Amino acid sequence: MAILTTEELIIDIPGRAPGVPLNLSLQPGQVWGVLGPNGVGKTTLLHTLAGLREPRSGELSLDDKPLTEIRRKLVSQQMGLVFQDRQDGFPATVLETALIGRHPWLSPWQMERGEDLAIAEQALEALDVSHLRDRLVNTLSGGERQRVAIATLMTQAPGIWLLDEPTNHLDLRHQTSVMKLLRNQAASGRAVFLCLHDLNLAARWCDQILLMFPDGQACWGPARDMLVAPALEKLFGQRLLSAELDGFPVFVPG
Ligand SMILES: Nc1ncnc2c1ncn2[C@@H]1O[C@H](COP(=O)(O)OP(=O)(O)OP(=O)(O)O)[C@@H](O)[C@H]1O
Repeated sequence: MAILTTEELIIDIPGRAPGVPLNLSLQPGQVWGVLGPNGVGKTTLLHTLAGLREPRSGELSLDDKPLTEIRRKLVSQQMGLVFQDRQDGFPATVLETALIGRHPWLSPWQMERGEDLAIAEQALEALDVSHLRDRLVNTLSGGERQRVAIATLMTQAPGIWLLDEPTNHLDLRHQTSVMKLLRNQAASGRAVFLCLHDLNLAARWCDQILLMFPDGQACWGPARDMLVAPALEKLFGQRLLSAELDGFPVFVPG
């Protein structure tokens, strides 16, 4: 599986001072959680990693090759992104939407094959939306749409999964099953990098954490070192109470 690295990366947020350059390496098997207050640049970072936005400076590489020198089709075989906001511009069913994930693997105008259909059906099953397969996506609830978006990424089957707040709109059971699925994907050799606002989901399911501060400071490392109340209180400007449950830290507002 491919490794995505950033070298001295500064994301481009208009009017913002450069802050700390990011030197990250997304390794197979890792689940990264990106935490920071609203507007700090988490989505901008995700889009920059995906090659959808120019960085202000620094380099991005996939397996040591500059991202900009790799054909987009090859990039999309190796890296996929679940957006925070989706516009379902044209009417498509849940199954048709998931099958869009196979496009990087097909030649232009090639129809999806039986194996593509099987991959999509398996992903719909894994995200608990197979009963909705013939429904138009624009008729789904927020949580159902979120699960279809993750199923589409699963159908794409890249080595690097980028997800912008993938547990948004999900009820507790589906939050847990999505986080478990992401962990399982990492266990099978993928790298997962997600933004989220829930400290307790991050503490339970992420092994690497990137903290992004409003003044441009950033720090990253193993979750057990990053997820400590003083750092998180500074990050969010919110007093926290913490305890350990089942071997993981939990945080509640103080
Ligand atoms: N096209 C743009 N022009 C000007 N400012 C922008 C543009 N796009 C984003 N920004 C600003 O860049 C900053 C970072 O936005 P971004 O969406 O990356 O934050 P975020 O950390 O993902 O926030 P949230 O937690 O609210 O999703 C914000 O202040 C936003 O207003």
